[in-house]
Amino acid sequence: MTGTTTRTDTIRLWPARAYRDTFAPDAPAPVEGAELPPGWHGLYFLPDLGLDALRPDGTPARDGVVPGIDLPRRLFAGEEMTFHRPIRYGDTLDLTVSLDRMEDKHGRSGRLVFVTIAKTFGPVGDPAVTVRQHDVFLGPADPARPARPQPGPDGHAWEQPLDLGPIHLFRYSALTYNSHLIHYNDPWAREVEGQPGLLVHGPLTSMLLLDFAVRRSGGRTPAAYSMRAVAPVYLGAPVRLAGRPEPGGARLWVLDESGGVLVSADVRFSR
Ligand SMILES: C/C(=C\C(=O)SCCNC(=O)CCNC(=O)[C@H](O)C(C)(C)COP(=O)(O)OP(=O)(O)OC[C@H]1O[C@@H](n2cnc3c(N)ncnc32)[C@H](O)[C@@H]1OP(=O)(O)O)C(=O)O
Repeated sequence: MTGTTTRTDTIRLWPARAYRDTFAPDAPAPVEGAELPPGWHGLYFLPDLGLDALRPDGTPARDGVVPGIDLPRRLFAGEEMTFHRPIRYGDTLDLTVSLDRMEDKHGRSGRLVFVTIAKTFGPVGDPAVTVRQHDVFLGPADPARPARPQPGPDGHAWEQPLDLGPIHLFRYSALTYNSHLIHYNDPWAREVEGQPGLLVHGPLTSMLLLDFAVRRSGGRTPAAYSMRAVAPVYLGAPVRLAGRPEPGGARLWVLDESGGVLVSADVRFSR
């Protein structure tokens, strides 16, 4: 069954504190009333599904929004965020979630069903943040046809290695109550999903890229952000965050060892 779900949560200090301790030690320490850093809303409104509502891969089978899709694999494909006003620690907000669209495509990996999920954080008429999240459902894995990185950008000004280990992935799965096996069960990732190793969570890469852009641009405030997961970021692979300023914003990438694009993103600043 699909429809709209609404939940309420309070922006408590602990999830942001735990995320900062693990991934963003340079971010300001969370204090009541201060602004939640842009993009960190994903640490709240955690799913509350029982085991009987999960697919064999640990992703939701029934969340009241996305219909059951008869394809065995699911990946995060990207997202677009619009920041309307700050969220502050201590705020109590609603999250409204609905299915925006579904699209059947065909790619190198075979049949792809893209779903776009619309999320509104805050009152629907006066939201703080709106998000369009894209997930993709795929058929059985064909390890002979892996997703390909895109050609690298023609230059970047900022660069930083992205060194993530299994503890980072464990902590992000725990912080977001994400039970998807591709992030922590190596035999599942290899033998069932045909991947060469564990996958870094797309929403984590997205948060890290947005934090990177804000930091490198001297603390500017994002108005809009979009990212696309082009090819997986694998645990232990030598990858780097990269970016360059553009008028009013910045372009961002996660690059592999050869400079190919695994993730691309754009941010537009309001101030
Ligand atoms: C959280 C969470 C799960 C995760 O975090 S999973 C880890 C993060 N996500 C990924 O690693 C996904 C990385 N991307 C891929 O592996 C590939 O892009 C994908 C989705 C397998 C598609 O690759 P293909 O090679 O099969 O696709 P093509 O390049 O041939 O393109 C076919 C058409 O699809 C469109 N398309 C491809 N990728 C995307 C994308 N990321 N977003 C939107 N659209 C995409 C492409 O434009 C083509 O469309 P046309 O209209 O031109 O046909 C958790 O579970 O909770």
